[in-house]
Formats: sequence, C-alpha cells, structure tokens
Amino acid sequence: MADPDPAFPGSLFDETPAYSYAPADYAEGELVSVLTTQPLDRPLDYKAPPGGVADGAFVLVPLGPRLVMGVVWGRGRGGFDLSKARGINAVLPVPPMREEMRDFLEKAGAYTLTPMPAMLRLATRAPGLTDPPSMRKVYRMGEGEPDRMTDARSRVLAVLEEFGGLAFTLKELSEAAGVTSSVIKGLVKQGAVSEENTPRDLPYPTLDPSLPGKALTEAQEAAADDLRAGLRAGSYGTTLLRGITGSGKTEVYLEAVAAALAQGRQALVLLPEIALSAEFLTRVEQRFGAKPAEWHSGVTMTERRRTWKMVAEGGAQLVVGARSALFLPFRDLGLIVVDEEHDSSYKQEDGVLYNARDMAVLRASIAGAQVVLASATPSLESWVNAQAGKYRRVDLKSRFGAAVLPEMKAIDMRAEEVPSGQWISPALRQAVNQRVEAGEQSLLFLNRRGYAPVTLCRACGHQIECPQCDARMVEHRFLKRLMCHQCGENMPVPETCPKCEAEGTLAAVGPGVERLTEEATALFPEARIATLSSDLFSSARALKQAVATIAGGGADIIVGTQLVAKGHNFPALTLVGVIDSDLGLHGSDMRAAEKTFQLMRQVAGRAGRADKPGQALMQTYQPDHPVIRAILSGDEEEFWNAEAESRHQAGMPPFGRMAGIILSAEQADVAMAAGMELARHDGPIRAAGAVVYGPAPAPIARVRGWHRVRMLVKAPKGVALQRAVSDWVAGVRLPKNLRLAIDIDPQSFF
Ligand SMILES: Nc1ncnc2c1ncn2[C@@H]1O[C@H](COP(=O)(O)OP(=O)(O)OP(=O)(O)O)[C@@H](O)[C@H]1O
Ligand SMILES: [Zn+2]
Repeated sequence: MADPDPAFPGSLFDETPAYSYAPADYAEGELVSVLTTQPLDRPLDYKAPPGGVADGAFVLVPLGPRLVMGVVWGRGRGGFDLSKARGINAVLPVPPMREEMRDFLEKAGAYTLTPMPAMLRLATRAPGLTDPPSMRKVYRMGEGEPDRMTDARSRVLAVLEEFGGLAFTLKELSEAAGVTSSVIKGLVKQGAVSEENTPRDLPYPTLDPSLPGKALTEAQEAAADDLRAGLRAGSYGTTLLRGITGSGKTEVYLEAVAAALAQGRQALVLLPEIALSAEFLTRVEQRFGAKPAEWHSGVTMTERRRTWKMVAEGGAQLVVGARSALFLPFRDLGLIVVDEEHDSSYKQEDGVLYNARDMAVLRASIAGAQVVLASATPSLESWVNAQAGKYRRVDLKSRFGAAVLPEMKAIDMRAEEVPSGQWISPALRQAVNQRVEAGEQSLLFLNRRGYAPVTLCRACGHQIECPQCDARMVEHRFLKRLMCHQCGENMPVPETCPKCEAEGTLAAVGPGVERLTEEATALFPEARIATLSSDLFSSARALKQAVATIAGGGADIIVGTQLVAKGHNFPALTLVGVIDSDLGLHGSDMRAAEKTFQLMRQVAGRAGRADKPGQALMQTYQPDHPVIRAILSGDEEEFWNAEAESRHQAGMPPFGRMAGIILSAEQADVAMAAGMELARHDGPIRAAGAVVYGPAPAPIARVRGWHRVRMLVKAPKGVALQRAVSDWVAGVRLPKNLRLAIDIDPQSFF
C-alpha cells in the first residue's frame, strides 16, 4: 500500500498542490450520503454540487438553518422525493478523507460502540478546516532596482542577499534588517523586493533517515533488524519490543522509524506522558536532524491545524503524539510505535472509550503498517498475544553499557520502628544517608499526590468529603486547599470541623508526597530535596525544567509520584525507596497485581541507569505476598505465567471478554431502576452466551453530583460481544435524564 509518489516528503515546496481531488465519483445532482459531526443517527443525503464530488471529500452542507462540515460517505440512500433534496454547499480545500481512514473510523466505531458522528469528531479535531486556505505574504529578492539607495534599503537587500533565495515574513525581514516595514513596502513598489502569497501551513522540516544513528550493541542491532524486516515486508504486523528498563528500546525503535521514513512512508510514535517528551524530541532531532510534528493538548491551535493538514498532504513525516494522534489523516502510514504500551493512560476514560494500543493495531492492519509495542513490563494482553504467536516478540535482556538492573530488596515494616506520623523506616533512612554522603541521588516514591489523603476531626471523627462525589477531600498544603481528585472541586482548609464545629481539631491522616517531603527535610537537613508531582507545577514547561535540573544533579533526594516512574533518565540516581509497596495490592481491580508489578518494576528501573549500580528498597507489611515476591525475584516470565493462569481460570480478559455499563443520573433511584430494567431484559446477552452482573452502585457511587450504577457483561472469548450489547441496550427504553456509557474491554471499574 506504499504510495509510490516520489515527491514525498515536503512536496508542497514545489508549486504543484500536494494533493489532487480524486476524479468525481458522483456527477452534479447525484445523491450522496454525507456524514457530519452532528449527533444524528445516520448520514444524510445531499445532491452533488456542480463539478461533482468524490467519496471522502470534506464538504459544507446545510442542516436546518446552519451550514455544517461533513464528509461524503458513499452513494445516497434516496427513498424520498428527490426534489426535496438539498445540495452540497461547498467542497472544502483539504485533502479528501482516504478510504482507509473511513474504514478505520467505521471499524473503531463498531468495536467501541461509538456513534459515527463522534468518531468523525475525533478525526477532525483541528480548528479552521472549513476556512479558505490561509495565506500569508512573504518577501524575497526581486528583479528590479531601487530608484535611489538609502542606508535602510541597502540593509534590507544585504539581508536578502545573505540568505540566498529564502523568503521572510514582513516582521522577520524588518527585524533582521533593523528597518521599518514601510522601507520594505517601498522596495516592493519598485520591484527590488518581491511580495508573494504562500500557504500559511508549511511542511515540517525534512527528517533525514540516512543520518548515522548511535552505534548499536549487537543485541540492539539484532532487534532493530527484526523491526526493519517487518517494514520491508510492506504489510501489517505487530511486534512486542520487550526490553528491560534502560536497554535502549528507544534507540532500537528509532531505527524502525528510520526504515519507514527511508521508504517514504510516515511514522507515528505514541507516548503516554506527552508533556514530558522534551527529551524525546531532542533524541529525534539528534537522530534525524530535525524535530517532528507534535500532537497533544499542549500544542497551539495553529500548530494543530498545520499538523493535521501536513499529515494529510505528506508534509509531516513523523508525528510524536498522545493517543488522539491515531485519528490524524496520515497519507501513507507505515509505522506506529506505542511506547510504554502497558500504560493505563492509553485507555481513554472520557467521551469515546477506546484503548489507543488496540486501535493502533486496528489502524495499522487497515493501512498495511507495522506496529511496535514497546515496554519493559508489557500488558498481560500483549504478552499473551505474543505467546500465542499473534505478535512477533523481540527481547532486549540487558541494560546498555555498564549499567545493570538494580538489586531489589524488601524492607519488612513489621520489624521496623517508625514513629506515628512518619513513613521513612530507619533502614531506608540509612540507605539514603549513604547516597547523600557519596554524592548520589535517591528517589523516595509514593504514588499519592497532595499532603494527606484524609482530613479527620479528632473530636467527632468526621472525615471531610467532596460535596459532589463519593470521595474524600485530599489536603494540598502547597496550594493551601482541600481538593477532590475525582472532580477537581476544591475549598480552603476549614478552621472548624464542618460537623461538630470544634475549633482546631482537624488533623491530616496518612501520607502524600508533600508530607513525605516535610519528613525528608527533617530527616536529611543537609540534603537538597525536590518534589515531583504534577500539581506542584503550573505548566508543562516548568515541570520539564525541574526534570532537567534534577537530571543535571540539582537535587540529592527526589520525592515523587508516578510522574517519575516513566521514561526519565537521572544518571546519578542509585537508590529508589518505595514508601508503600502495598498501596496498589488491595481493591477489587482484577489488574491490581499486574499494575503493581509494572509500576514497581518501572520505578525501580529509574535506579542505576549509568555506570554506578542501583538498588531498590521496597517498604512492605506483606513481604510474602505473591506479587511482592514476584517483583523481588525479578522472574517476570514466571509472574506473567501465573497471572495468565489465574485470569484463564476466572475467564477474565484476555481469555474472556467484558463490557462495562455505567448508568448515571442525578437521582440514585433513576440509575438503579434503569439498571434493573436492563437486567430484566437481558435476552440478547443470554442468547449470545454471555452473562450480565449487576446493577450495583459503582465503587465511586457519585461523581460531580451524578449517581453511578455499574453493570458488567462477561462473555467467553468467541462471542460477538458488541452486537449482543448493542441489541440489548437498544431493546430497552431508558429515561431521558439518564446517561449510559458502554466500556468495551474496561480497564478500570471505579
Ligand atoms: N547503542 C547505544 N549507544 C549509545 N547510547 C545508548 C545506546 N543504547 C542506549 N543508549 C543510552 O542508554 C540510555 C537508555 O536507553 P533508552 O532510553 O533507549 O532505553 P529504554 O529501554 O527506552 O529505557 P526505559 O524503558 O527505561 O525508558 C539512554 O540514555 C540512551 O541514549
Ligand atoms: Zn468531587
């Protein structure tokens, strides 16, 4: 499916447009079907405009009194009085949506049970697509001579001379020459400077895959070869790139990116914590000589539109982005890398519920592209797929260079004496002191933001809760507020107990990172301590800056949440102390063991990444818990085998299928009654061989004032789950004041 167009990339640089309209599939007046982002249950029919129109064209159509954007989605259905049909108002000057993309949206919509208008919204998340192509004026050396030469004029011409044929904006040129814009306008009048209109959205700088990469180790080279072979095949395939932390997975998959670019195809790298990718962008630039396009919430609207258009036209070879980058209109996608593929942030938990990892595989299978799933601790799903031979598997078993995996040890908290209100054991304290003396860094890891998870009245026992949610308010001393981690509600810390009105009785209970910092400051008065938690930084830039300072040796002790577990390189870090290793083990989540295992191994992987060996100390009250033992033993295959076996026994994913149903309403009884009604009419579910559980109040029974009730559908593997669920839900009349969300393959059950 590789596009043989030799003009790729950056083909906008020559004068011909980088895309052309497909020959019109429908002549003027023929009836076509148009999908819009409006919440209608099907595409509407319109008449093709003068000149005809092709499938996939972006168009403006009248809907009631308004004009809305849509995409031509095949032949119209007709079946009504043709003279009543309205016409397409305009065909928009953006590249038509490729058939492959339409196919992807339909399949992804069918998989996640998402209506097509919502899918189209995902694929058109760029502003200004309906605007005329935006132009701007640029200035170059002209043919003519100025009537008289002034100092200012000669400076302008000198600048243009110096930069060869390059074009400048008015602002750039006047600044470079140190003249006012009227000087330049004067030169334009005389033809000495030429003024041209060019499209505002310019292609991204060309990445050069032939630049030399780092010299790879033998094992890395072998892994890179495997990935390159996949790309040479030119068809779909998925590879699980499983490499221990610090083994050079990034270096290896950049070689796969190079191979895709060398073929003239595009590549997409998905990262979980996109705000933290400064280091990654630098690595791309070092490898390919220029920065890639970025796509995430921190990117400006102008840049989003540029990326969207350039991806479609072929003026962007590589996109580094968050999960929604999967819905960009790639012209010829050859490779998708999902870095840290196990990360739970790939599952969208708001709006359209999709798992970017699974959708990447779907998109690639349609585009004839390769997928690389990279992780030190793959998800059980991917591990099982690799075991079953559905995915290829490539392993990197040792760290790069002199670095070795850290030694892992438990600190048995039952035997340690820790005063109440403190959490750092004497054993951990001693280990940190050693590092401070040796000039090395330590990380104290606690996966809890804020100062304290509970605020309790010592007089009456009341705990302060969110007024809207079934959740306790978390004290954030740095912000001087109590915050709800569910809905963001916040309030000042009250002086008196809201229940018994006693004064000065409210006490912080339990630790958060801010409190841990306080304790560390008291225990290690000589050390420089930095706290890394997402809410302590006002911007992604401030956070990046802090990370860079720490990496440069600007702290002795780092106190951090899971923000630090991912992808950072702190070369001087040799000790990781996990404050509460038991934190994730409890709770009803079937993935508790898997998630704890992944998080602990990732955090431990931050230590000893350079030449000095590292150590990870895990404080635990349950050193004999099977998960803790598996983490310590480092025998990952054994852990996965055991975990796979227990899920198999229970018929849980990936050995069975599940769908979560979340019903929410402003009145608790409305949600519960709807759940009962669904449960009574579960015919389509039973007919498919599946079972409905519930309704039951959700573990978090109220969010933002809405009461939540959950149901769970469990099915054996081969069942057509989506069909059964949609038939079931469609067969029950639900009240208007109820929200229903369907979560196929749920990851969380709150
Ligand atoms: N062949 C190589 N030559 C030079 N440096 C290398 C090489 N391979 C890896 N490195 C360096 O080793 C460090 C770890 O590599 P990289 O970040 O690619 O590993 P990773 O497996 O992606 O790590 P993690 O999963 O922990 O994020 C980086 O600083 C990287 O630049
Ligand atoms: Zn709340």
